[in-house]
Amino acid sequence: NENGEVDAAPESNESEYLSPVTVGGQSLNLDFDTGSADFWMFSSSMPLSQSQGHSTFNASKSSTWSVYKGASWEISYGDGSSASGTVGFDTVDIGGATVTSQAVELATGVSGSFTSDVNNDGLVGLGFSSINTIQPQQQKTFFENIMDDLEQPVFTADLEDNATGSYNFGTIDPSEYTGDIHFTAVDKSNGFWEFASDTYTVGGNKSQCQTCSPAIADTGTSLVLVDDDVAAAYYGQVSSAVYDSSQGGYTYNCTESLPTFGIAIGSDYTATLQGADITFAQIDSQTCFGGIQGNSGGGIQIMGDILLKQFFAVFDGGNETFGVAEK
Ligand SMILES: O=C(Cc1ccccc1)Nn1cnc2ccccc21
Repeated sequence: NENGEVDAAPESNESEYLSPVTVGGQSLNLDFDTGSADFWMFSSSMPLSQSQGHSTFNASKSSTWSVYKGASWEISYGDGSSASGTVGFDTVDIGGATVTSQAVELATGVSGSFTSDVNNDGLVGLGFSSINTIQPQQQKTFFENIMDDLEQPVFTADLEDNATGSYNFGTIDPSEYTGDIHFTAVDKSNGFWEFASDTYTVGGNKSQCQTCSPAIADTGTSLVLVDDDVAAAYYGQVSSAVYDSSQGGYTYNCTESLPTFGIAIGSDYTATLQGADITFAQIDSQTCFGGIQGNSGGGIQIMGDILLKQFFAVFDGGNETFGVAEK
């Protein structure tokens, strides 16, 4: 089988987790992203002003590279960032799991937030290829390409708080979690690992959300973005909390102890965050920015790293389910 395991190292402010990937013999640090389906890298064919500080992939130095003639890609993410470029095929090795002809997208242009995030050399999209942006023909993700060669058609994410975690392809390592894995059915029709999430708890009190948008498990998003009424209900229980439009979200006094927050993972499990694990950043001597924020009516709830790093997450491409376990 083709199983593979790689580290997931948290960036300085835990805004993302980076893993070593070898493409055509060249190694780069990429952000594994279950919220998108494009595999792209900074490349030697970018203006230096944009690739400064990054490792770049140089196709002319790969003996296994082949160009996808006439193909292109262009992606924009929910936070407004974007990237675009050209396409080819090469051998991709992630912790020993190898795909010999993976569609690999070379950036010829990226938006400022990618340029300034110097530790991040690109993304490995682990969503579903129905949202891959390659034209004229969408291409499969690394996981879709390797799934049938794995011992089990799964990958797992063990993201850690201020420590290196791991991604595993092909096995569910029992040493990485405790108790049961609570699975729920995934609806892949929007290209995401999407599931129903109709209830939440604040300080242990259960409520039904009014809009109850479906949720996605998104390792590429730092925060937990919930329906706006849910965010308002949570921060309504935090006495110093205000919505600060200049910061783009709810802030509060860092000394305040926060209530727990639970969110339904399907219909029979609630993933609960402790108050101490909810702050995302300190923005000045007294003020903190919450890791739970509203989705501005976006119509999906995004379970990002703030939540995922407190659990062991299983993405099952065989059963099309998503599961979490305590650890
Ligand atoms: O796009 C999103 C979701 C999002 C974030 C912030 C506001 C609204 C929606 N995350 N994401 C998933 N992969 C990403 C890659 C780069 C940037 C953001 C990325």
